[in-house]
Amino acid sequence: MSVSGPFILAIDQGTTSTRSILFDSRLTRISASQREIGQCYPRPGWVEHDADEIWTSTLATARRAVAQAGVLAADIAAIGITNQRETVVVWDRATGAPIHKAIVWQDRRTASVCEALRSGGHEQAVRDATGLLLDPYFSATKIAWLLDEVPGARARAERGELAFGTIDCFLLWRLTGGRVHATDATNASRTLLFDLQSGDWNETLCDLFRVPPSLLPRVGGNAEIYGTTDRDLLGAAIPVAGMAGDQQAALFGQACFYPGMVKSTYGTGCFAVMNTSDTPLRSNNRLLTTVAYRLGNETTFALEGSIFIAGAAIKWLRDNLGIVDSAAQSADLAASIPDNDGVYMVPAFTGLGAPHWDPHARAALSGMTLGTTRAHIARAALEAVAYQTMDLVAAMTADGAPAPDVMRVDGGMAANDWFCGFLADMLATRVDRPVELETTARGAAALAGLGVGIFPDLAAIEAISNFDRSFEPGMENAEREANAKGWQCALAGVLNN
Ligand SMILES: Nc1ncnc2c1ncn2[C@@H]1O[C@H](COP(=O)(O)OP(=O)(O)O)[C@@H](O)[C@H]1O
Ligand SMILES: O=P(O)(O)OC[C@H](O)CO
Repeated sequence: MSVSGPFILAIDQGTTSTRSILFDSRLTRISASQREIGQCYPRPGWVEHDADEIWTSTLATARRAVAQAGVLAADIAAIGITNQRETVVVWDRATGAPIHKAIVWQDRRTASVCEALRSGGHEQAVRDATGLLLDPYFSATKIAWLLDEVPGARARAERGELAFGTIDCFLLWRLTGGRVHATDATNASRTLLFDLQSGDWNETLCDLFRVPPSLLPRVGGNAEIYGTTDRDLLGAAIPVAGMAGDQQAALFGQACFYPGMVKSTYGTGCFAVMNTSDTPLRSNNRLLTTVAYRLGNETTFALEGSIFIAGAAIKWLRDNLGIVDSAAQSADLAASIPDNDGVYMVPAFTGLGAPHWDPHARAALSGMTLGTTRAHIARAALEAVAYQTMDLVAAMTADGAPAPDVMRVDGGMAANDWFCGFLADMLATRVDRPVELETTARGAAALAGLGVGIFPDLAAIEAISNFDRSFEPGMENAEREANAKGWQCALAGVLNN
């Protein structure tokens, strides 16, 4: 079948890999290329990436996706960038060279700085301004660490010689040959330096976190032309017309355009994000208030719950325990037993994220007997991801958000039918799965298409959303309640607070 343009190239730079996916103007995938990136763990709790490798993997996958499709670069109307969020790169404005490895969102090296700020009574003011918590997950304390620890960096920053960016911003800089230093509002809203009300950087926060404003990029919207790529890179000067953090891009790719619509993405971790309209909904239950998307001068906000381990628990079953040959096999094992027989896993392998935020919690398997088999363990791992999603949705509704009538799922683990069915049962809510599980890339392509006018409005994007399957809840209330009770007991066993 021959395909015709215009095309949109989505670059999805994630924690473990870089993907480039070419879409047509109906957001159907034409070609894709993926490359793993190296993970560097220099000390316990530290996680780094090589920013130059991130760049070369981006260029290589973009070129391969275009070549595979056999299309002309000139027929690519726009590029959309989406990325692992919070990860920090600081580079020299003159040479474009990073001054250090990128410090990844998972990195906990600044935990003591966050604790000191909390003890100093700063948490409420930070929360009010940014919608976030004082946690090393976010960018600001990582930037300060680089300025303090890389010799000469703070003085160079004060002289205006250095630039900071999250991965979107760094890739934009490289794609435009160092001509554009900008980020978008969703990525900015994850730094602890961005003020949700003013929609721009906040100088008081820059002072508190000791980040000189001269480092910071311009903050733009999610669908606008930021610049064009250097002609030599991909064979044409292509506008970069969409940028968004990966979870916000997935929300957009799932067409969650109305208040109360919610998606959860199941990759390495799980991120549930609910559209909460044009007013930020402040959480009393340790969820994050964040920018969903900014289109022109209009900002839509979201409530987000982040779970650090989802598909990673299944990967652990495969790689560390060897009890499944493939992630997909977990579904057959789970279905092979009638119930969990009281076996629960709390996958707190890297502490617990929302709504607990307990960095010291450790993973546990509980309730085992001599009758426990690998099927129970596999089932416990899948169930745990559904229970955690249930806790996030409960926190959202406790914050005043409407109880969702549908949960839209995506990411690698959403391919698991047994998991999707169990999730519907535990949420007592229909679960919809789209045809394109890479909704992050789809969202970036949709934003870029909006940025160059391929899509006149959100309705045009909504009209081409395709769902593969719906999962209806079927579990009796008593069974749901017994499962939830068993989970709460298992959870209580690992929490420290
Ligand atoms: N059929 C499946 N059942 C359960 N988990 C799965 C399945 N397929 C993939 N996964 C899990 O999903 C994750 C990969 O999803 P992906 O969206 O590519 O993640 P990421 O973008 O975070 O790297 C892996 O952790 C893998 O264990
Ligand atoms: O790269 P992912 O898909 O694991 O997503 C990472 C998140 O953006 C971190 O906040």
